[in-house]
Amino acid sequence: MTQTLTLTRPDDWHLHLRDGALMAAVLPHTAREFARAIVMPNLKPPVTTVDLAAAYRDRILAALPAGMSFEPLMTLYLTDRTDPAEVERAKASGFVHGIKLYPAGATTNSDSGVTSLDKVMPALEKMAEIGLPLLVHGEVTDGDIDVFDREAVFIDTLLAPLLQRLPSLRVVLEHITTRQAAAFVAAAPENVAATVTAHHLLMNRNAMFTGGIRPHHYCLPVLKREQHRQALVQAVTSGSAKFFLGTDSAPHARHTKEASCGCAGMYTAHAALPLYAEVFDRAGALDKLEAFASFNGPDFYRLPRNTDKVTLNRSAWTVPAEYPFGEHTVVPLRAGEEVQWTLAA
Ligand SMILES: NC(=O)N[C@@H](CC(=O)O)C(=O)O
Ligand SMILES: [Zn+2]
Ligand SMILES: [Zn+2]
Repeated sequence: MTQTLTLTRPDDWHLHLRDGALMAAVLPHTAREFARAIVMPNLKPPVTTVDLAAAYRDRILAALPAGMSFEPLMTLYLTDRTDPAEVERAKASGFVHGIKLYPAGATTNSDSGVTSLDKVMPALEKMAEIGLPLLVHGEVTDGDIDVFDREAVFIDTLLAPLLQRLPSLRVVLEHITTRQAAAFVAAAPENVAATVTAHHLLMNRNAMFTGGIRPHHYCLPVLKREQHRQALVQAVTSGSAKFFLGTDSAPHARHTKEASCGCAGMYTAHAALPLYAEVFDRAGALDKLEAFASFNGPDFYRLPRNTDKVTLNRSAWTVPAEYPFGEHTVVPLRAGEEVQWTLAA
């Protein structure tokens, strides 16, 4: 049995850092493991311009504890009004690495999201032309569509037609949760890739209802059936370069999740790489973890791979019940339970 695993330092290609004191509370967890992260723009108000992204980037760097290094890779939030000129400014900035499509109403802070793809065609055409990736929360929002089907329906009715219209558009389908998404990405040309979270690889939808309702296991896209979890594990351990690590670590204060209408999002940054190691270990594919965590993402984003290393030891530790989160606390995945791998200091 492998006891120690040394790999090239990974990056997180889908992360929610929030802002202000909340960001300061969670940022060290990410910076300890990852060299870089694609930082999601769904703040209130959203990060819709290069100027807002520059200011947010400065706040992240200012919140970084002394002695830690971390590079935030910024994104813009696509709206019905995004100007193609702003897309050009984003590409020219050198620090904006993608533009995020949230269908309006699909998830946390998506009220200003896109109401119809037709409205954003000028921006998407510009992105295809200059090679700036589109990052996609791939769920339809139609209340008539079953919540467990929203990703598969998005692919059939919106993503596939979009790629037919703009075949050169570089697309990352974020936090995929279904066998349909895994199959679509695997079969697509090389300009289409996907991030996969640790929690969608570790849990199926039963985890939301174990002995009662489990709000800390609620995220979007919602956890799916076991057959989908297995398809995701198969995809990330297949050796395909189209799948890469994106935690979607999405912290919410405890009281906003333990509520009559609880927020969507799981906090996993405290143990991200160890949680992924559990998945690859159980699949007998620890040798595939490094490409997924450290190579496929930078290759897709056309950024250099990291050169320093991290080490994981097979050594269990118990996750705290909660972590400080500004004036509140956040309940991490596995709170009070064990994680089987430890990141060496
Ligand atoms: N994943 C989630 O359940 N929530 C994310 C938003 C998102 O990634 O859809 C959040 O910002 O809280
Ligand atoms: Zn999302
Ligand atoms: Zn997210």
